[in-house]
Amino acid sequence: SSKYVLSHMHPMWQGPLAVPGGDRQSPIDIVVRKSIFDSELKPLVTDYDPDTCQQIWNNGYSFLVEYDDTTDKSTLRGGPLQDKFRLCQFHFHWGESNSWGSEHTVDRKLFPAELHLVHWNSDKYSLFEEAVMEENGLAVIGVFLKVGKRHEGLQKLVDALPAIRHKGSVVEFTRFDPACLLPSNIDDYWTYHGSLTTPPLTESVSWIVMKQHIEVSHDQLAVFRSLLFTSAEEEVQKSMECFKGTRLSLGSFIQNN
Ligand SMILES: CC(C)NC[C@H](O)COc1ccc(S(N)(=O)=O)cc1
Ligand SMILES: [Zn+2]
Repeated sequence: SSKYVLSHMHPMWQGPLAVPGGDRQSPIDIVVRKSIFDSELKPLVTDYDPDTCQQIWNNGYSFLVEYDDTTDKSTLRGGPLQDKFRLCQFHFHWGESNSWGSEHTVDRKLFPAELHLVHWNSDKYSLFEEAVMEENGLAVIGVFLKVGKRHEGLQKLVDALPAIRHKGSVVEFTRFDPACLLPSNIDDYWTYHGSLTTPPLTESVSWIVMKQHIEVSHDQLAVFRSLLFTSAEEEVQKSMECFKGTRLSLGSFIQNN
């Protein structure tokens, strides 16, 4: 099993952790020829309980599937990790076309989308919000998506998206096993110390990026893109804007006759 570590050996500086301009910001370009095999890395062990799946919501930037992380029922350990990490949510990043969307790149290659499974260190901390500020607080598994055959496991999720079309909407979502979204060989990965890719951008993430991608169909990805990142009331405002314009011109038409 070929496990690679990225050698970003910057001199460790004692600066504050959450400096967005810091020296371990994610995402990065994974330069394959610069990755180093590390035989010390252990097999990655995921142990997810589908019963901890709770809800799916549109946060205005992506959609998140959230898990009950009040117990150690859905966990990640092994690989580069010394502790046990609890799954709290997974989400995707995608683009408006198949030519872009992923956050990480591999030798500058972009993928149409990227899945992030977010875990926090439950051996050391008691809440995600606490772990997010700590050096070894989080572990995120990244999986690249490519357009190809339909992903049967993803379809249950795709079918739930129309119900959360607008920013801020949330619906109950249960019994979803995120392991179905992982590639067949999860021991083929690159790992490096980085940060959250969106605010608060804290440098608290052990990244584990899968070398193997998963395939989803064009239609499934099109449903991702059908999500709106404006709220329902913003939608009404926008439609009123163009209507308001019409009323003004209509008024002037009446005056001129
Ligand atoms: C600090 C807490 C309260 N809020 C943080 C907020 O949820 C953002 O969490 C996250 C979680 C994961 C990621 S990524 N794309 O790097 O996997 C980015 C932001
Ligand atoms: Zn993400």
